[in-house]
Amino acid sequence: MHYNNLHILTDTPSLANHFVAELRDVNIQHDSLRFRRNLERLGELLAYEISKTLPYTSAGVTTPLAQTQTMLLKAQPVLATILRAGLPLYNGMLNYFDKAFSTFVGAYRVEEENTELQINMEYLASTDLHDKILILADPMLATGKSLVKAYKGMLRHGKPVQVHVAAVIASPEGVKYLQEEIPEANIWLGALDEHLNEKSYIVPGLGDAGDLAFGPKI
Ligand SMILES: O=P(O)(O)OC[C@H]1O[C@H](OP(=O)(O)OP(=O)(O)O)[C@H](O)[C@@H]1O
Ligand SMILES: O=c1cc[nH]c(=O)[nH]1
Repeated sequence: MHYNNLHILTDTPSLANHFVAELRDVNIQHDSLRFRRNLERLGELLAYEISKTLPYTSAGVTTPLAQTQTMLLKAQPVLATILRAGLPLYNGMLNYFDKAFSTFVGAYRVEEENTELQINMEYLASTDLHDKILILADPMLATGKSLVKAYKGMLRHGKPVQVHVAAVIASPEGVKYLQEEIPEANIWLGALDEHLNEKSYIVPGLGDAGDLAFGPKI
């Protein structure tokens, strides 16, 4: 399948493959500190990859020895994430885009037998998004419904000039839905997996990212 505007870290050999493999591995993923840190490390790598495509301007720097020129971001992006599982990935992005303002969305999937998956969105706190470069980070892009609902809610706070979606693991179904609903989005992934199962979990995936990072929800 061919997608536009899609970048996948694990398509080339790099340390990103180690971090994604540790997130997936049943013998490692239950170490929740390591799980969160691997999400954070992938947030850092994805932020760095996105940073290569942003607009820069030339600026002077004074060292103790001389003046020199460098390239600095023209404008800070806004970082947005979806609670809970988005937090460690967002943190990694904020480590790199350390002057960015943030937007938070509280949303969760309601999984009930024999009914279509619903997304409950109960919280949205946003900075001004008008004309901003928006980076929306969520580790799992499964059906894509959480991301699309969160993005549409955010539009009440202004229309971004550029949109990037960053996820650690995505399904082809989620990428397709995202591209239909937010065709302007540039999509940055750790890995693109095979399919969704009957409970809308990504296969092979890693299981439930929120539970692995923060404990089972009751
Ligand atoms: O693409 P979708 O089908 O919408 O699924 C993806 C969503 O599922 C996970 O959150 P979840 O609803 O499990 O909530 P949690 O982070 O609070 O555990 C994940 O962090 C995404 O937000
Ligand atoms: O596979 C999936 C799908 C949604 N949320 C997760 O945490 N994992």
